Amino acid sequence: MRQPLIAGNWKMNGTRASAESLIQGVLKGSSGIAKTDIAVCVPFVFLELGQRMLSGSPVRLGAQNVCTEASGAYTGETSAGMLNEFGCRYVICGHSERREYYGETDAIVAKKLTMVASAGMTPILCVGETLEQREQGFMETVIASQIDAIIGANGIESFGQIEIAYEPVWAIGTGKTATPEQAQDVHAFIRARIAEHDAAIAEKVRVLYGGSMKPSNAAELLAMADIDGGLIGGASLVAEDFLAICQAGDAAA
Ligand SMILES: O=C[C@H](O)COP(=O)(O)O
Repeated sequence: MRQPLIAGNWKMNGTRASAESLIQGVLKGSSGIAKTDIAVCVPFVFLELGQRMLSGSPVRLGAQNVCTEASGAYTGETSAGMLNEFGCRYVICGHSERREYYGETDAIVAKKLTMVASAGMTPILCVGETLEQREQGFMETVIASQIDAIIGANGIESFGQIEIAYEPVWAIGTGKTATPEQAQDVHAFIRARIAEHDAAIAEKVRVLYGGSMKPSNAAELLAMADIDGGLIGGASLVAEDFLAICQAGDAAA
């Protein structure tokens, strides 16, 4: 049994004041969560706040992106070493919004995973298909190629140090959620793909679901055998909703 992980991805939302009150709210409710790992992946500018407020608590801090390089003349970028220094435990890599709006390829994502892992943090590798790809019957091809690219570049052992998030692009921020069965099928497919290389790693790796997960659908998604948690966008911006999803994680654990 894999311990669930519920990670909030705040994306580019919030003000200093709202970030502070959201962290406070999550902290307050987190004492009631016993069997689920909890993380909040905040915008870079709120990392210092997160580090200070979350220190000594069970809620872990995460970032949403990282540079492919360790240091140097890369204007506007943030290195894995910097994120580590600010207390990050997790870094989201290859989110579909980064792939779509900032041209992140599998090769770039593979480099980011390496940087994060070598700095001692845990990458959350996002994979997922668009609606068009699903409707044309390419869902498995797309997911397999995203997973295979990382195995090819970083080796199967790298999956021993990462979390995976399956995020169907058509379900992100749309209110349209994959059914528990649709999500379970893809999660099982991802695990099987990894198992072709290493059964022990496949058994251990956590595969989170992301895409309009909310209090009303979290329990049924998290009840599925291969769904080990969630990467939560919109619902992570409201402490009560995020905590309700964490409670569903506890119930499923
Ligand atoms: O990283 C989180 C996902 O993109 C899901 O976002 P959402 O929960 O707003 O659909």
